[in-house]
Amino acid sequence: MRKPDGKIVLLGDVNVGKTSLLQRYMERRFPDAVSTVGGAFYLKAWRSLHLSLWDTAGREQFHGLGSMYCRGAAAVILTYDVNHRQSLVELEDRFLGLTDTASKDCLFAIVGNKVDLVEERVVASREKDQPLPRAASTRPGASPRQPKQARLEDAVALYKKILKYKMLDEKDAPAAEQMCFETSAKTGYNVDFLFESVFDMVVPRILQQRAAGPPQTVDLTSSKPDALPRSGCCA
Ligand SMILES: Nc1nc2c(ncn2[C@@H]2O[C@H](COP(=O)(O)OP(=O)(O)OP(=O)(O)O)[C@@H](O)[C@H]2O)c(=O)[nH]1
Ligand SMILES: [Mg+2]
Repeated sequence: MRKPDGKIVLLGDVNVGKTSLLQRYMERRFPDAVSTVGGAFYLKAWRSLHLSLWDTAGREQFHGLGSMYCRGAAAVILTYDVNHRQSLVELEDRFLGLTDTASKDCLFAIVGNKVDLVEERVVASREKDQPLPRAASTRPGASPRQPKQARLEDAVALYKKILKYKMLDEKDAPAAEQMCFETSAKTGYNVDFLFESVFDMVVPRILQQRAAGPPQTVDLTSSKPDALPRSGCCA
């Protein structure tokens, strides 16, 4: 198996839909996902590269593994549930610190999932993968819709905080509006757009890093002998 050229990691609280988003994108289906244990990954060929897409567990007991999965990540997709405000708060309180091990020019995307459950959705008119069913809330057995608890503006504010936390200048990073998404793994709404926007932003960065070569290291063997400190006893 070819070694992946870059890693993209999904992080977020339990039940927000990380596994469902990956399954929707990679397998084009929405099975009833089981809560993730540890982590798992998919491989995705994009342009000339192979990217690994890591699913992580939101459950508290696996929290410690998060920073290990993030090590060297080229992008992190921070996921919350638009119907649970606390899941957005948790991204800042509990998950952001796990990304300290990511690559130094790691990209951050923030994703509010489960918009299909929101009453009177107000979503920026982005590409739609599938239209929402019109009267889902009235169908027998359908989940009742509810007012949105976490708005896109809240995600944008978090994105700006992340740039500060990472000590990045807003003008050197992609704009918040480009990096904050709302999705539904259930209907497929915006799911391709989310992943493929992230891939398109990450690939040039990986290629740039490659072109710059490996990190500079000091080669002690090439130092001139007279530059080395002299020792009285062996001169
Ligand atoms: N209505 C709706 N339900 C969703 C959506 N995405 C996921 N779900 C449901 O939410 C539940 C949790 O989804 P998962 O994908 O397992 O969530 P997770 O973030 O991977 O959870 P952990 O693995 O425990 O961290 C499942 O019952 C899914 O079917 C969505 O977009 N809309
Ligand atoms: Mg999961």
